[in-house]
Amino acid sequence: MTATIDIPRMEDYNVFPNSGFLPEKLPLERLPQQYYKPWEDIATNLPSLILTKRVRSVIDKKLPLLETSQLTSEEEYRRAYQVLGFLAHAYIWGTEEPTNKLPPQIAQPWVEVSDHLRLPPIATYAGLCLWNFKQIIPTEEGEDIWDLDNLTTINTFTGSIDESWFYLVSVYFEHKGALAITTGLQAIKCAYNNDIPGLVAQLQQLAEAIDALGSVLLRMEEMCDPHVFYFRIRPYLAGWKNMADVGLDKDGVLYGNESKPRAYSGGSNAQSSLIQFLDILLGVKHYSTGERPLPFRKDVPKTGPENGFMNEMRTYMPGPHQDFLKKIHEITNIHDFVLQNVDTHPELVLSYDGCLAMLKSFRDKHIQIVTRYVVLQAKKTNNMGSSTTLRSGLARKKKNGGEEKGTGGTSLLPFLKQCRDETGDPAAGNWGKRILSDGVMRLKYSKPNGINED
Ligand code: HEM
Ligand SMILES: N[C@@H](CC(=O)c1ccccc1NC=O)C(=O)O
Repeated sequence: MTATIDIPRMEDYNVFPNSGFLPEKLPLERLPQQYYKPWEDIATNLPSLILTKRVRSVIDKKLPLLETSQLTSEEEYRRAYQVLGFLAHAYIWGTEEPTNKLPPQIAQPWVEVSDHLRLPPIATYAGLCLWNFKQIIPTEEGEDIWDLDNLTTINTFTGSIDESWFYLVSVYFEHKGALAITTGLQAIKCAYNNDIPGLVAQLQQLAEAIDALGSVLLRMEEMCDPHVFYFRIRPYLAGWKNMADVGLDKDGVLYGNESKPRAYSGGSNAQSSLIQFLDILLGVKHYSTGERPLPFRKDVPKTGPENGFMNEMRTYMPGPHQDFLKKIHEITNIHDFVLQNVDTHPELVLSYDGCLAMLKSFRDKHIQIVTRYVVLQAKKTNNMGSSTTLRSGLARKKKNGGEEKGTGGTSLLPFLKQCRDETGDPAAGNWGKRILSDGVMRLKYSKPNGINED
């Protein structure tokens, strides 16, 4: 196959060779205008205001309604979005009883900055992780700003090291992911140029880059304690969709003077563009939970309804990153190219399948983390009587024995396990060209146990 292809310039989509989906420069730590001091002051003091259970009353009584017209750059819009996200989630979840109404001082400017950034007005992965880090000691001109040991977070709800670490692991992950993006783009180019040795080399490098992401994930345990995470941090990350179990109105939250409530999912790493980039690049498809088609089973349909949650989470990514994923979806050719060469180039099959194996192993490690940080902690709530621990939001005992949910609102383990299993499905090692009974050469799928089907 030789076809011309315009590999997108990643910078046009706010994606960078050194930092991937993180911004190219350090995010703004504070809005410079004196006018926005009331937002910044509350954000800075958020942990103390939450601890003393005054956050809601201070916002109600002291926070003026500010215009967004004084914001002058993308960096300032991002900072405003992020600050208001911290304020809003502290306001809703920051006391024992959640409230169903956001005051206009938060709601109005938040909706405006969110519209500008093409993000929903909720604390997303972008506000909590991508734009929420700063240097501990400022580097001199010319020094590397990406020394990860020199980074910390700008804002947290709790002021804890565990919470900072929780977000920073994702910052490290996105930074490491930059190599996977540049390599993935090169791989697409090689496939268009019919350059098989080049493609094999890129896929081998990509498999290593994905493997490195799995190691980053496991660093969560170094500084983020599962109990602190589940009982102290996670309650603030929840959104207001499907949260009736934990005390919110089933229709969500009223934003200021609007007449209809809004329901959004909370912050989740499912909103990271990096893993979705890898899925799209390699041709991994996700289906609704419980509806995964199995290519080797005659009795099961070969396609199924796409996973609505994964698609919806794309709308929780910054606008230019959504556009980038859409573009990659349009141009990616790797899976088809590998299948076309399946019988003649075993090294190609091996390198492509290696990438899938690494991505699957990443999802396996993730399930281990989720088991330790959510599933096992949730079991403890049943044994806890009333205690002084703040138990609002997702750390509450569920009404009517409701099931444990992800901050994105998914039924977490079935969803995550299916995502993991689907990652192996496009593996090329299962495919080969066969002559069928009608004499036509077709691609056939053979499950390792010998069940064949075209
Ligand atoms: C204590 C740490 C973590 C917990 C408890 C956790 C939990 C979850 C849960 C429950 C979901 C399902 C979606 C939802 O309802 O929110 C999810 C999705 C996801 N998480 Fe995590 N997560 C953690 C850390 C991470 C980290 C550090 C990464 C990446 C470095 C990550 C990557 C993902 C991805 C990519 C998804 C989307 C599903 C998929 O593509 O397989 N998670 N996570
Ligand atoms: N979905 C996770 C939360 C999560 O993964 C997350 C939420 C906000 C910001 C970053 C996240 N992941 C980071 O490591 C949960 O259900 O606890």
